Amino acid sequence: MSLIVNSIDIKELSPYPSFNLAQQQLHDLAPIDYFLAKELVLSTNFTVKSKTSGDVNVINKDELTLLFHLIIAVSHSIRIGNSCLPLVQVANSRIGFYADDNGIISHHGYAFPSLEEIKLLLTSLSTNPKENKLIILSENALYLPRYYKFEQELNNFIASTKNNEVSSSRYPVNEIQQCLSELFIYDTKENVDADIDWQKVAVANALNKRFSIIAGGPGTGKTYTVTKLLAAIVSLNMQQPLNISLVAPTGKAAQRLTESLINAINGFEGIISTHILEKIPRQAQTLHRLLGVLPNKVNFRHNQNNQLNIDVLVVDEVSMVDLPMMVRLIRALPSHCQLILLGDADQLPSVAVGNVLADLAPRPHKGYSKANKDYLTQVTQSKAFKSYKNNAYDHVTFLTKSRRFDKEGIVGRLAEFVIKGDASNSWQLLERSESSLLLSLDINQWLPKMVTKYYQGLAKCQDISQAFEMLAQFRILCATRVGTEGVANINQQIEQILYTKGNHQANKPFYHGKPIMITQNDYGLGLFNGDVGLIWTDEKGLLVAIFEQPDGHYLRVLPARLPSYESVYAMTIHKTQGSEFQQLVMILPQNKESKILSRELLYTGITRAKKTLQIASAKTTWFQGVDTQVQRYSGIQLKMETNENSKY
Ligand SMILES: Nc1ncnc2c1ncn2[C@@H]1O[C@H](COP(=O)(O)OP(=O)(O)OP(=O)(O)O)[C@@H](O)[C@H]1O
Repeated sequence: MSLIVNSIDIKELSPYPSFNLAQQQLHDLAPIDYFLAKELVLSTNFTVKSKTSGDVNVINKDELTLLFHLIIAVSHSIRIGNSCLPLVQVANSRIGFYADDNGIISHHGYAFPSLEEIKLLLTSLSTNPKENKLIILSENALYLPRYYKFEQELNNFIASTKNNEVSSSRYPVNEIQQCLSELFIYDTKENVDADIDWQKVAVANALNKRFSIIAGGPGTGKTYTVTKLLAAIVSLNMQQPLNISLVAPTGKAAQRLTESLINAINGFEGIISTHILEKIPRQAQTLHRLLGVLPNKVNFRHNQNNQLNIDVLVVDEVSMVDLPMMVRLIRALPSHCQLILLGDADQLPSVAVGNVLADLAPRPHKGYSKANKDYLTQVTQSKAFKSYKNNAYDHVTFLTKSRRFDKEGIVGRLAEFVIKGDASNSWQLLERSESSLLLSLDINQWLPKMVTKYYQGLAKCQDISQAFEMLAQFRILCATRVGTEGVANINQQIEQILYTKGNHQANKPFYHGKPIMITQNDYGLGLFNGDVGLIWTDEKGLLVAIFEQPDGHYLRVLPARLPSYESVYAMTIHKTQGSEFQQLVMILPQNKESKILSRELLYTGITRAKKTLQIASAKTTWFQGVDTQVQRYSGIQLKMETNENSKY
C-alpha cells in the first residue's frame, strides 16, 4: 500500500530535525550548508511516499535524505569557489566522516550511493534547467540556479561573440595586415629568428574579434601588447573616435595598469605616430567605478538596461574577477563593444565563485580553428599555428616570454618550477642559491633587522609620496591570516619591534607612518577592500589616512571615518594580487594541516617580487604547497567546446 503523506511530513522525515543533530553526524558541517538544505527541501512541494508508489512529485525518505546531503554538498562546493558540484565528486563517497589518530570515530558522515542512483533521483525530480527547481542538473554537475544562470549567461555571451567573427572580420584583412607590419618592425635581432611573435599574434587575434584574451605570466608584455593593439584599433578607426576604457579589479591593479600603460605609450613615441598615441587613454579605473556602484547593493548602475557608452574595454588582472562580477560586466556592455581580457591564468583564482580566466583560457592552448589559423597566417606571416577541431579557443593568445624575469634569474626559475609542480627542483633552488633565499623558521632571527631596514624609515619620510615609494619597496607575505605565521601575528610583532626601537606611537591604533589596508568596501568614501594607505600627519598636525588613487591623486580620510582596516606591514598572498614589490619575504605556515597552500598561492606570491625574494618555510610545507593544485569546478570549458555556435 502506498503511503502518501502531505508536505508537512517532510519536516519530520528530513534526516536531521536540528543543526545540532546534523553536526553530530557530519564533521565540519557549516550552518549555512545545513540551513540551505533545510530551506530548499522544506520549500518544495514534494510529498513523501513508500518505494512502491508511482505518483509524480513524491519522494521517499531515503531519497529525501540523499537530496538533503546533495544540497549540503553543492552548497559547500560553491562556498569553496566552485560554481557547481560534479556528481562524480560525491558518488560512492562519504562526506562528513571523522576518526581521530587512534581510529576512534566521532562522526559517521553520510555515504552517497552510486552515480546512477544519484542521477536517477535527480532526473525524477525534474532538475533539468528548463523546469528549474531548487537545484539544477546539467552535464552531470549539480548547480544552485543562481550560479547556473551566471554560467549560462557567460557561455551565451562567448557563443554570441563567435558568430561569423572570422568570416566577417571587424576590419578588412589587408588593412589589418598593413597595420601589423607598421606596428611590428623587427629592426633588432630579437624576433627575426623566432617562429612566431606571439605579441603580434595577440594583436592580430584580437583585431578581428569582439572578445579576446591575452594571457601570460608577469612581464610577458600584456600591457605592452595591448597598447599596440589599442594603437591598431585607433588607427583602423581614424574616421570615428572611439570610447576606450581600461579597468582592473582593484585600485592598486588599476594604478599599476595606468603606470605600465604610460610607460608603454612613452616608449612608443617616435615609433607610433603621435596622433594615434594621444587617442589611447592613459588612465585606468576600477571595475566597480566603471560599472557605477550603488550603495549597499550588489548590482551596478550600469547593467543590461543601462549599458555603458563604450566601444572598447580592456580588463586587466582578470584572474581576480569572479563569475558573478564577470557576468555583471558583460551585461553592461553594448553589443558592439570589443572586450579584451588580460591576465595570468596561473595565479590564484578569484576569492569568490569561479575561475573565469582559467576556464576561458585553459593551458596549454589547444589550438585554432582552420578559419582562424588561415587568418592569422595571412596577417602575421607566421605559420605553424596549432589546429583545433572548432573555434572554442580562437579568442585566446598566450604570451610566454617574460621580459621581467630573466630565464636564468632565481625568481623566474622558481616561479616556473612551482607552477609546473616540480617541488624538488624548486626546493633545491631555494636551498642551493648563493643569495640565501631560505630564511630561518625562527622569525626572531631576521624580522627585527628587516623592520629596521625597510619599515623604520616610513615615519621619517619627508613627504607622503616618498613614504608610499618606500612602502612599495618591501612587503612580507603570509599564506594565512591567523596562526603564528599569519598576518595578524606578524603585524603585531612588527609594531612591537617598531615600539621597542623608539617609535613610541607604534602601540596606538593610529600613528604617523602606519601603513593600513582597508578590509571592507565603503562606496561612500570610495574606499575598497584591499586599498592600501598610510596614516600621516597633515599640515595642521592632524593624523589623516591617505590613499593613492589610480590617477595619482591622494584621497584623504579622517581615521575616525575609516571602514574596517588592518596594519599592512605583512599581508596575505591573496591580497597582493595586482601588486608588486621590489623585495619580498614570504612566510609559510608550519601547521601541517593548513589547507590553504597550493602551487597557485606560491606562484602568486613569488611573482609579486620585482627583484629579490626570501622565503621562510619548512621543506614539508613547501612540498605540500607545490604538490597541491587549485581545482575549481565549472561547466564553462565543457560548454564552450560543445556550443553549437562554435562548430566550424
Ligand atoms: N616586445 C617587446 N620589446 C621590448 N620590450 C618589451 C616587449 N614586450 C614587453 N616589453 C617590456 O617588458 C616589460 C614588461 O611588459 P608589460 O608590463 O607589458 O608586461 P605585463 O605582462 O603586462 O606584466 P604584468 O603581468 O606584471 O602586468 C615592460 O618594461 C615592457 O616595456
